[in-house]
Amino acid sequence: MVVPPPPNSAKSSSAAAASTRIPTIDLSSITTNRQALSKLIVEACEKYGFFKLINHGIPQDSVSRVEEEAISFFAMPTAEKLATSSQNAPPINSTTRIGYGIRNIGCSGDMGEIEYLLLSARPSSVSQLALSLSKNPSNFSRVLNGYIQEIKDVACELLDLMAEGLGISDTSIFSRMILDDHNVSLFRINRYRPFPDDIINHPPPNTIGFSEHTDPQIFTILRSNDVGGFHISVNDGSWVPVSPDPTAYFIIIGDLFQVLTNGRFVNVKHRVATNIEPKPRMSMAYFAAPSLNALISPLKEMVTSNQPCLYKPFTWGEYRAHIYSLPLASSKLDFVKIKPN
Ligand SMILES: O=C(O)CCC(=O)C(=O)O
Ligand SMILES: [Fe+2]
Repeated sequence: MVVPPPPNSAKSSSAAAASTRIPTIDLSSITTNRQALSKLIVEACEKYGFFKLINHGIPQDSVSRVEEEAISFFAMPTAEKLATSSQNAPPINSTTRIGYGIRNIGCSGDMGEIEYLLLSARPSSVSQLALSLSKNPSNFSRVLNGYIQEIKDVACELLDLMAEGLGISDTSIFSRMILDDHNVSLFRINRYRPFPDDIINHPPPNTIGFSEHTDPQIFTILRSNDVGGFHISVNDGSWVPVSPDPTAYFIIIGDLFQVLTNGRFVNVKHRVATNIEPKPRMSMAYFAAPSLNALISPLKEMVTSNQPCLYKPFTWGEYRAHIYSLPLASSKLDFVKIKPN
């Protein structure tokens, strides 16, 4: 069954009402109603750049095993965690490295009440890093690589459905990007630290875990434990809290998808506030990305006389190098927008 979003009621300030506006896609109807499902997914990506995915087929056991590895990693003393991120870890740019990080969430001084483990989604890279991260590296890499493969399979299924729903003749055009041997997809585990006991009852309002941003990749598949704090920005500019659901995934459209679809899919702004619960929020995000030399431009089917081409062509490598020098909240796509004469 597919649960369509209720009509977009005028600006509602009620968190509960706002939360119900988030479209829910039930992947179990893929065999019985593929076409209708693909249309609903496209509608959600056009309207919100975001949807909740249920009945995705990823076993809860796989998720729990990753969570256990993450919990034991984060339980280590900070000095030990910092020591795992040697200067030899592969840099993504001048300030972000694969491995453990704390508070620093950008290259322009963005800070948050967060610690994280950033991994390349490549199995050989996970296995290599496991040697410094875990006392049982073979178990760590088996658990992480197994889970990342399951997420990647769902990602490919969704990308094909999106291409179908958009009416693109080459329906594997998006999934091939992330299946490319040189794709630079990432997997990140975020832990938002709870407040110390003495201030837990009076936390500073809207303390930021992860400040507002769009994800630069194609899309992100996010899952969290049962602790809230995640918000998305909707078209009218208001922030909508997303109720946590550890059994579901949340799909976040990124900058590249907005370009590939010539603006039909929207790159949704999101953020995490950590001002509510004593338990830490823990989330896991798979960032689906192509290879660095992939040429990104609006697909020809997406460019029409009514919707002229909005973006110049660029490679993912060029875009990634550019945006990592910008503050997290900046409008990164301005860099590639075609300016009207
Ligand atoms: O931790 C979350 O819930 C969201 C994190 C996020 O937006 C990110 O890692 O890009
Ligand atoms: Fe994000």
